[in-house]
Amino acid sequence: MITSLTVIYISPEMKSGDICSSEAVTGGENVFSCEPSDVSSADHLVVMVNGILGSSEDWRFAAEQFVKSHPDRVFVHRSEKNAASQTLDGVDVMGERLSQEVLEVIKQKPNLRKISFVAHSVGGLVARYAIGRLYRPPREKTEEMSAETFEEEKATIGGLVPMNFITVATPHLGSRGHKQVPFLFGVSALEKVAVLVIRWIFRRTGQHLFLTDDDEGKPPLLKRMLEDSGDCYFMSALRSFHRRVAYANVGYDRILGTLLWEDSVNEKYPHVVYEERCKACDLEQDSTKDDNTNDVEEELVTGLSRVSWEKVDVSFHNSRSRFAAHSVIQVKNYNLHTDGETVFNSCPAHTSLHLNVFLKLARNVYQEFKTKTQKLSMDLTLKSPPNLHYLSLTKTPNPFSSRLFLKPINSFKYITFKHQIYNKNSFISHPIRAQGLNHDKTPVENDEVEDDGFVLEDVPHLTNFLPDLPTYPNPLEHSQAYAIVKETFVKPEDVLAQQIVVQKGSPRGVHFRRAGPRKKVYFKSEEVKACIVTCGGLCPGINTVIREIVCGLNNMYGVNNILGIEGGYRGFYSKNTMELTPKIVNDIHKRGGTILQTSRGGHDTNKIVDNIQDRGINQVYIIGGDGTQKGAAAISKEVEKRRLHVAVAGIPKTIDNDIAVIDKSFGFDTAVEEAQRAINAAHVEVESVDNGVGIVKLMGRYSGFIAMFATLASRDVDCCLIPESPFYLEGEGGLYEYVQQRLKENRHVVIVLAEGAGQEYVSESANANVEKDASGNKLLLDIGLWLTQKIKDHFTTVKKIPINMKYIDPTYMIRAVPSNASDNIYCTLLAQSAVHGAMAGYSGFTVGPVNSRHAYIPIGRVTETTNVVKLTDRMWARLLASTNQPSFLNKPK
Ligand SMILES: Nc1ncnc2c1ncn2[C@@H]1O[C@H](COP(=O)(O)OP(=O)(O)OP(=O)(O)O)[C@@H](O)[C@H]1O
Ligand SMILES: O=P(O)(O)OC[C@H]1O[C@](O)(CO)[C@@H](O)[C@@H]1O
Ligand SMILES: [Mg+2]
Repeated sequence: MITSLTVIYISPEMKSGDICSSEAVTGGENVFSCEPSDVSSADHLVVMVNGILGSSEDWRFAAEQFVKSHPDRVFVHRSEKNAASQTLDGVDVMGERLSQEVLEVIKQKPNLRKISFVAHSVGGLVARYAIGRLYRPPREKTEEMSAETFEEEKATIGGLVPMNFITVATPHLGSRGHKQVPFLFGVSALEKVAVLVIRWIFRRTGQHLFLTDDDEGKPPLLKRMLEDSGDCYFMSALRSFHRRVAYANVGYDRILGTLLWEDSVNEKYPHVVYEERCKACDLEQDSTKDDNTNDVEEELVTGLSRVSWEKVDVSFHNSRSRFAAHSVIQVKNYNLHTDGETVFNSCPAHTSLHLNVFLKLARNVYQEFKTKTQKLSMDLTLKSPPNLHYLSLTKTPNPFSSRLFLKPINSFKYITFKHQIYNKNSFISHPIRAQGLNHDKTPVENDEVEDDGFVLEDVPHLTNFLPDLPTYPNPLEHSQAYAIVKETFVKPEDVLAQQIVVQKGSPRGVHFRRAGPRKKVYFKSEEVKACIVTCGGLCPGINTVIREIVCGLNNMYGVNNILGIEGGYRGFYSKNTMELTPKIVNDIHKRGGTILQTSRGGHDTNKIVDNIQDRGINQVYIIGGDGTQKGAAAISKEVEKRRLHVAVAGIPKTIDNDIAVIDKSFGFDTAVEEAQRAINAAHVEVESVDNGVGIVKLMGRYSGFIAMFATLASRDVDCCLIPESPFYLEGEGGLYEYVQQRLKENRHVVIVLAEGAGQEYVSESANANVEKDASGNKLLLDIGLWLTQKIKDHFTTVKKIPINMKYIDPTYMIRAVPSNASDNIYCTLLAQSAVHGAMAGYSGFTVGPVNSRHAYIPIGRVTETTNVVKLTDRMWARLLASTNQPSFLNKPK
């Protein structure tokens, strides 16, 4: 409801550059620069949301600082719809109010183009709910849209471009059983009682935080907010932001305790370091947790990890204000930061810390996508004595999962929190660099390390949940094969950079563990019972991978007990297994397909893991595409939940080359090579007749890599059409015009078509329902037949030019061939790397080449996005330059 009108009043006494506030239409408060031109030029709306029992006043100081630092760009709205006791009405109710409030602001400010949120505490959950309501998916592509317009079609939040979503001390994992109840100060006994009276204390919000809500039998809201549901696009909305940043206190947060994912140093989350232990919080046993706490948290962590986050840990551990950390992190109290000297006169560093915290916040708000990799540490170096506080910055796409791989704090005797800050000139710590490489307890000399933006995206290890697992010397120590190798074992600190094209001074960026044999293994060879399963569509080389896993396990590690699971995932529980020995697999690499057979659908995590347990399997090798890898992640999670001594290794397989992070998938080269035969046949056919038009359809559901590379390799192709680059037929720059021109010039034309291209045209003309396969993948309509008919009709009926059409669909033939020589080598490396990884105790990883070297990659990383041809990259430009085909960017109106 509109309560008053926005008044932008600039009084004559005000100096240019001053900060103004006004009551907004919504009752909230707007903060903006009083520079006349700025009022209209500010196109970035920053919505600030307070936490439980708070009000818009809490953000006043920070709001003014934001506007001061970027007067011409930002318009801050401090939400006032959920203040004081209203914050107990429930996350959903508050979220609805906030979404309405934001829409009102947007309506009143037509200049706004971008939107960011900065939310404190429970306000972060409210903001997550609100964006779910405000999310507008990109429009469906229509024929009228030019390729350019379509490119620009992006999801919005209330019509604005989502920029930064920043939460400060937000209990994303809820508050259940973690001594986080305000006013109870982490005292277990009080908490126990509090749980019983939670409805009374925090009303609906308390139920949401403690996950005790049960609206009409629905799962708790925090769980529901991990998915899009109905018209609430919770996850899509979160994903749509360019950046998500989570600020957290590493200790002394009496409201949040230590349950923020990145900073818990307790029995449950022993992996995360760089926290001062909060004595009152961590040291006593927690008896308030119920048995389900782990499961629910796992679900929340997993769900939230599906989008990338950056995190900033803030510590006030030596500060007198530490007991107010939950508010201090928000820079809530104006006095603390302006005349803080009077409050903390013994400790002048506080002021600078507070300022740095929110300046960092401010930077996050303004930082735009393109510059987001800039060095994070620079703006946080404090000039004050280094023993008071620190900020630890981790720029990781997945802070939730980072806790899975970091070692328990007691493994890092050499690198303690204090050691780190006392030996540095800045307050910046390097959690991932410092700890991640210490997997085998080797100290990392990092005293001299600058914060250079290094991030290790590590893979989980069995010792994360089985800390006492014994190790054994790697049998490769005595292997004849490795006898003269200079370094038999991969050094624990060896990592591979994801980006190798960098600029001087750019952050070092994301790294993955280098694959290869480790000095110690976590399985006795004679106790290994391995199994191999193949899922999804076929691809050249699957048999080679099977062969090399079997031979690798046997020859390198002396493993004799290997089972083949037949018929994909469902084979675990519905089929017999087959024994796999080097002898049985000896020749299989010469055959296409998979000797184990494959299937789609039928993934049932529990049944599969039950079966793994029943059969006593302790190494699972899973070969398959993106769907299969998601299944592998679910299996490895379940294995962890049951604390089984079972390593789960994924080997990525896809003919489409659509798996993210890795250089390319196995079988791809073979497919491109095999496609040459079809293209060549088409070319021979069409150049032997008059006005020959050859169309070759290749695979590629969403990614046109095979078509692109086959075209580049062939040189006989005049035009390549892929799903990523929408094309059009009629008019200037269209396909008909180009075909006619090529016929005129050359008397023949060859078109290569990826099966996923132009699907919208076919479905429109066929008016067909979308069908799905057993795995839920959309079944494609035949664009090849459709295009053949369209071109035929156009030239014979409209243009009256007789043409000779030759349509070739070699799709399954290409997929079914055995792998070529280079793919065979590639498959061998993949298989051996997977074997080394599993023997070394890694689990829940995918193996694959990153910049030509094999790496262990967290499964989530390869499934969170799909590898597609980026039209803005050089390769597509090279293709256009090679074929000279139209770019289809300027579709006529
Ligand atoms: N999200 C998921 N969670 C668990 N299992 C999944 C998931 N998606 C797919 N699967 C399972 O993985 C297997 C293979 O999936 P899918 O048919 O999508 O092929 P794929 O592995 O993606 O390979 P490709 O697309 O290259 O043919 C199926 O058994 C399917 O049930
Ligand atoms: O084997 P199916 O179920 O016909 O699936 C074919 C699909 O599988 C793939 O080969 C791999 O996903 C796609 O290129 C193709 O669309
Ligand atoms: Mg797939």
